[in-house]
Amino acid sequence: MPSGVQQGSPAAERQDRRAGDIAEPPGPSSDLFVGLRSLRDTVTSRHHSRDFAFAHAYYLRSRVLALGIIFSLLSPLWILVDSLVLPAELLRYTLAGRVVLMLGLVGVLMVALFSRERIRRIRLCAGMLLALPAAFYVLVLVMLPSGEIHHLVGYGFIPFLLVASLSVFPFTILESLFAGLAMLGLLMFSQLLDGSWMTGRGVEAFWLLSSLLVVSLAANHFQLSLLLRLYRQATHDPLTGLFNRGALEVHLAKIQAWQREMEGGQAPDGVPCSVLMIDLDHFKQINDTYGHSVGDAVLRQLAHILTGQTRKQDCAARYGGEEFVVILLGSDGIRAQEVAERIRRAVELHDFVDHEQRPVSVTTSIGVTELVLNEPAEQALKRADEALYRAKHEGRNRIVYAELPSQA
Ligand SMILES: Nc1nc2c(ncn2[C@@H]2O[C@H](COP(=O)(O)OP(=O)(O)OP(=O)(O)O)[C@@H](O)[C@H]2O)c(=O)[nH]1
Repeated sequence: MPSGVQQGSPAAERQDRRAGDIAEPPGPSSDLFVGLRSLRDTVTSRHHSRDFAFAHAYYLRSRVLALGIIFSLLSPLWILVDSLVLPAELLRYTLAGRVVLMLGLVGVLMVALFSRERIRRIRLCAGMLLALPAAFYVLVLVMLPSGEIHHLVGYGFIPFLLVASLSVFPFTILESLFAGLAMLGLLMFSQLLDGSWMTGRGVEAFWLLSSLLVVSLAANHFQLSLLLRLYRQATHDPLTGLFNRGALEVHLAKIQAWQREMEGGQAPDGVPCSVLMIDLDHFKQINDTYGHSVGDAVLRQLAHILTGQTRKQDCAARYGGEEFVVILLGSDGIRAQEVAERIRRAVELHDFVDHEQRPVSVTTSIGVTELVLNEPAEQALKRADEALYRAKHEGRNRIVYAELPSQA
């Protein structure tokens, strides 16, 4: 049981119940709650995990590249339209702007192309993709001699095009709202210049753009919540709610890349990282004696103990049937053994019960090792697994530390 909670106390009971409920399919009555929670996740990115932020940036980047190419092609084509409809003496006002716009768009495309895992930079590229055409429009409006604005054909459509483009990106609602309000400001500015502000035509255009913005916000919400749901299904174990094996491997690769980055810089000796391989003892017997559903509840409660006993930067994953892995970032072998012992004791002391509330005795064996810099992650997992095997062999309900290759 997580530290600080008295066994048998109401708080402990609540916690156990919550553990039992983890990853239960939502009932029909909780639809509204699920909807509100998904709204919370799509309004801002504050509640997104770091791993989802990477997946999100990946999708955002693909949209930036696609829309960047479309805008870069449309922009020179528009020169043709301008040359057909604009008086020759006005062409120079738009031509220079178009060239700058095209160069800017190609620059954004290049930055996005070489920013595969840079979350902030990709967000900036997405923002620039919308800001550049808007800035071009402002520039043309400001530069054109007053009274000549009516010659611009199709330019008034730019804010509408940009607001519609918001729905292409998996932006959060706040991000899109911010961009949408900027486009409404742009429309207001153009209307003040062409004299349609507060006229029937102006109000109609304003209303249209606001409605389009609401539709784009709804599209953002559905796109992002679908992305979150698919990401969760692909990376999490449905029974325990923990990371699955595939997501663990991706996470380990990211930790190793980060460790390499830190080595010699902010952390000259490298950032330590440890691996715990955890397996329930005689779990088959629990299934056979109490039934599969009690076995499932034990697995869920073990997952709850693992998340309760580790920090936010650590990662707990279901590796296979009744085998779990915990990655302790920033913990060396000694610290990892302390955490492993805490988990072992927490499981031993936890009040697991069957359907009739009769106690079920559950213990774990844990293999502990450190992740050596530049070694393949599978090697560390294999070492932890061998230590776990030794723990089983030596009588179970214990932890065994696997020496590192250089220490052995
Ligand atoms: N209830 C439940 N059981 C599972 C699940 N996945 C695997 N198991 C069971 O876990 C048991 C694992 O049994 P064994 O590999 O023999 O291991 P054990 O009985 O724990 O024995 P030791 O590991 O040697 O202590 C099998 O009976 C599997 O059916 C699951 O999702 N739910």
